[in-house]
Amino acid sequence: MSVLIKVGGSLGEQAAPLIRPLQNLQNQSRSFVIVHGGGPRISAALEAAGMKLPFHNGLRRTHSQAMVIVDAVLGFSVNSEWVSLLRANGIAAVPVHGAKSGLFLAESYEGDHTADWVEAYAGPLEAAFVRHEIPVVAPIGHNSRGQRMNINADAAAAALAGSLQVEKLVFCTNVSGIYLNFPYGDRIDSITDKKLEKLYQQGMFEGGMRPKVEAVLNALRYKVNAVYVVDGENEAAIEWAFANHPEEPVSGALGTRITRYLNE
Ligand SMILES: Nc1ncnc2c1ncn2[C@@H]1O[C@H](COP(=O)(O)OP(=O)(O)O)[C@@H](O)[C@H]1O
Ligand SMILES: CC(=O)N[C@@H](CCC(=O)OP(=O)(O)O)C(=O)O
Repeated sequence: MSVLIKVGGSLGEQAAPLIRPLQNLQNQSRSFVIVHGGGPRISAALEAAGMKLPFHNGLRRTHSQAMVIVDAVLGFSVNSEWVSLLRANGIAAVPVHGAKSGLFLAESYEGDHTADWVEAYAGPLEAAFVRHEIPVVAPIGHNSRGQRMNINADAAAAALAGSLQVEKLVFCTNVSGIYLNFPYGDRIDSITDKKLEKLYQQGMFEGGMRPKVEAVLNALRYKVNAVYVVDGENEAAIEWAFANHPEEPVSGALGTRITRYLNE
């Protein structure tokens, strides 16, 4: 498997810049999988239903009534929209509901429907790969009791990237990479997992960037070769992430590249 692309809910309707790079991957016969988020859409749907859930360490603590809404938004609305958009642009996308397909086993440490821990089993995607289809995965899991679980989409993407042993994992978000002292500092162009972990331990990352950095570090632990964080509204940055070789110098970086520290 070549690339796993995680598209953030922060991108909203601004998905057009992704299309050409994805078509190019398909034309180059490079296999890929998409995992989508949808955080802002979930927030809007919960608010419309009169619910406001707290986030702890970047994860939305989800009770059972809210889980029904999360499932409808992520597993149906947002997923169908991505599949339709990709198909309309000649990409052979197929919808994959993570829980219905048995892709993610997830558990909560607090007994709610929030995945604090997730493991991915990519086996159910095999049939799509044989048909040269592009799975578009909604990050819904199930726990050991068969209940649906709300998985942070970055965590789901990292676990699936590990299970698929992809060459690279590309996070497309609404910021052009991982920044030091955000929003005032500079973007990190290239960093090893060892250094990134140190910054994480120092409390450098907040909000949505906290689960994203955890996901980056997990993917590298699972032996994914390289992880990229780029602006999903910047076509050139997406192309850079798809084309860059992790052993090449990173001059001209258009986002953040994270690789494994190999000399420990
Ligand atoms: N150090 C940082 N570098 C970059 N972005 C950061 C950082 N710390 C916090 N952020 C915030 O994280 C956001 C991206 O995370 P998130 O909103 O969860 O995106 P997505 O929906 O794409 O997963 C950025 O828009 C930015 O506001
Ligand atoms: C547990 C948890 O926090 N789940 C996320 C799932 C969606 C998501 O992660 O979407 P983004 O990629 O847009 O952030 C949520 O409820 O918002």
